Amino acid sequence: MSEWTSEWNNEQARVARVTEALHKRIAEYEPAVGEIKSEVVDFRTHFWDDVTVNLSNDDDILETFMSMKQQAQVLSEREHSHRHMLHQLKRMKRLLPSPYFGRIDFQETGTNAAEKLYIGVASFIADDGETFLVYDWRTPIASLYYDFPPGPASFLTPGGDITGQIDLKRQFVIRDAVIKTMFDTGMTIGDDLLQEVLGKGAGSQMQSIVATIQQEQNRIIRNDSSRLLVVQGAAGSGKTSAALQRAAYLLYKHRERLTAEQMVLFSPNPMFNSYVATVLPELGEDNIQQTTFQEYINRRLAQTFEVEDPFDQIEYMLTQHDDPEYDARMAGITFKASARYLHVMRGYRDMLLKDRMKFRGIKFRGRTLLSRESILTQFYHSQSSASLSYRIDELKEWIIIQLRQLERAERKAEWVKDELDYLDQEQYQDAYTRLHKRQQAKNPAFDDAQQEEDLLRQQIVREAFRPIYKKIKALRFVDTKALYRQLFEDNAILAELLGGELPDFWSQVSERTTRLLDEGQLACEDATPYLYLKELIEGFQMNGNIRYVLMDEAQDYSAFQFEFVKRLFPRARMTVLGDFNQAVFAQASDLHEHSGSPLEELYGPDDTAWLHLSRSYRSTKEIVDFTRAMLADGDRIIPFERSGGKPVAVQCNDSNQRDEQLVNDMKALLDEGYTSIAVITKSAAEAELAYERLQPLKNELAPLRLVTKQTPVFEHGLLVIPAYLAKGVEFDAVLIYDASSESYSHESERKLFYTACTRPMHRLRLYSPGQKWTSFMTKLDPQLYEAVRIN
Ligand SMILES: Nc1ncnc2c1ncn2[C@@H]1O[C@H](COP(=O)(O)OP(=O)(O)OP(=O)(O)O)[C@@H](O)[C@H]1O
Repeated sequence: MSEWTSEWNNEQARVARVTEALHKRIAEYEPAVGEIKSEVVDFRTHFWDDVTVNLSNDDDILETFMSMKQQAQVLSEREHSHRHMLHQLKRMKRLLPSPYFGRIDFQETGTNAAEKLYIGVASFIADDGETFLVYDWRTPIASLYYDFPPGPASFLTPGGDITGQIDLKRQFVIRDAVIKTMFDTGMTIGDDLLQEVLGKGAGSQMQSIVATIQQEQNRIIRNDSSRLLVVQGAAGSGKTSAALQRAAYLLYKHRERLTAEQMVLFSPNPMFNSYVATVLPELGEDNIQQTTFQEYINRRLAQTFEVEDPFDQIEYMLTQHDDPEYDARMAGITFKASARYLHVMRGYRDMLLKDRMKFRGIKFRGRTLLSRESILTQFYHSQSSASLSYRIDELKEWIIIQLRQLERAERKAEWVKDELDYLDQEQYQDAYTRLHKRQQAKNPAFDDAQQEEDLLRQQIVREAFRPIYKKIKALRFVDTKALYRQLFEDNAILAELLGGELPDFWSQVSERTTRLLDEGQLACEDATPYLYLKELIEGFQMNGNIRYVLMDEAQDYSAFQFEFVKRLFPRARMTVLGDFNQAVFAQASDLHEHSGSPLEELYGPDDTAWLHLSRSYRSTKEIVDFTRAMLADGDRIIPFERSGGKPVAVQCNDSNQRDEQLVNDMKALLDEGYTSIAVITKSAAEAELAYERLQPLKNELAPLRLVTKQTPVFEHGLLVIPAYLAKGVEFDAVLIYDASSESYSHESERKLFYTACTRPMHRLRLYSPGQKWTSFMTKLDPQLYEAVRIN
């Protein structure tokens, strides 16, 4: 028997021992968990049996209270141990099919033997209570596995650095307690396993990368020192994967005080949420909260405005180049997303402290109770140096006092008398009884008709004023819309705040903005600035419960949005991950480190860490070579050495031929065993058209689905999807529906085209329906793709 075979047998025997130990422990736990559960149920049912309820005197009340408290404590302890055991049980069951994926033999400096450490998705300790049969991948010692090849190594513990030597590094693939693959590696993480993982098909759900986390990814996952962590990483470099592993790591590291509900992930769209939803449960953690920025905007503003979403905005950008307002709108979007505009907004707030506030008068039954002028005079009456929101709050109190007086005076009004007369019998009787009861309790001799009428009047006016108080409390007397409008109406304000020149196309930008506001609409680029202004004035809404915020696809957030998220979660640490080369929305932010970056301004340079991911894992080397050549800084991207065919550029005579060819290619890809195939279009309009054209052709193929901004769940299969919705997700094969210069002719669309071409894992095919190829391709070295002409 060769040495390797004997090693393999030894390892297999260990897997069998650990599996048996797991089975044994599970067999012990299962009845115990069941027992505690029935104890808890029993305890709840008989909770009161052991509580002596006696409320006769103070001592008895105290005793009753103590006995209840004791019972509650016992119940809570049992519930806690039930939860804990259940959790353990689940972990052991998860370990069963594959108890670990790695081994390192580590000899700590100063000791004379190496310890064998086996790494898996959870820890498992032997019956002696101290020997780790498996170490959780998140334990400090397990970081050795990800960070070092064999040789000198160290890891950080709360007590300081521990140094030593890794003698052996071994990787396994274990399925159903049988070792399928096993190899020793001289590298950090052997590429063989990565080859195997990446060679498989794209699923409809993202997978955890726990067994093959790369060193540069591990730095992101375990960074817990900075308030803001910014990750700029190439397409397919594992940003989303690292973000989710990081969430699992933090949940483990801070398990005593951090729960999944205290973490939130901002995703680009709801479909993406479903795509990543299984990773944390696969790692044995509860899912963290997931949301989109738009969801928040809608919750706050949809009652006041018809708010445009980013998808409609991008549709405009991609399809309306002929609109005479196009250039002005694009200039407006860029300005409104800039740090410059953020500073304008803050300056505007300071300006409003002295001048130019806008209020709404308070009306009642068509009459003005408090005019906007009187509110304005009151507001500027005090020269307080307090914040704007504090002064608004003071003003609110003042308004309420005024209203109370006006309310009192209103009781004598003629309409109140009319209301009294129109009270129907039942209402009258009801009011009468209630008032009578109340009054008699205070004054047993109460029966005076005048007093009765006064009280009824009081009641009627109070009811009529109730909605006004409600609006005042909601600060509806502040005219935020007029304030936002004023910035675009009065050029002197912006000129003063910018200290000079107005932005490009300003007259068109301001005309468009005011027009839409007057029509009750809010353009996407105005939504966050508008909300920011509202909060600068009224005070910020905050969620202090959230401790970690993760923002994926972060290149598409504006300076405003980052600032906003920071304010919204004042106690949170932020992780921001993105790729500037995939910035498809106009408000994009650069995530590279540079001084003066709005991201650096968020928490300051000392509290901001910048990390880079340069190796790209998703696509074959041929696809990465093709895509990175489209970028100015493409040579910074390092493809993972996995081979496949070159991208194929298919030139057709016309659209009909293109559609036929595309359907034939889909069939061929399905025959090759690929199951996740996406036809990527430039816009939603084009996706709809493609879907209509392809649908009748594809007959015996699997169903073809059209993905729209409303699609809630990501499913694999055959899809037609606009490029900006394919952001963040991946497919086995991608077919670019129209890669001609007719479709992609503007430099501003380069990043969108790049994003679309970086979605496949294995195959990329591009089509032209009889036109010239887009210049994004013609400028590339023709060796990077295979050109095919259909006749
Ligand atoms: N260390 C790793 N081990 C195994 N697979 C990995 C690893 N890192 C990344 N991958 C795989 O590479 C693919 C891309 O990863 P992911 O989607 O996280 O990248 P991304 O940087 O967010 O991409 P993009 O910006 O293009 O959306 C996924 O299939 C992921 O499973």
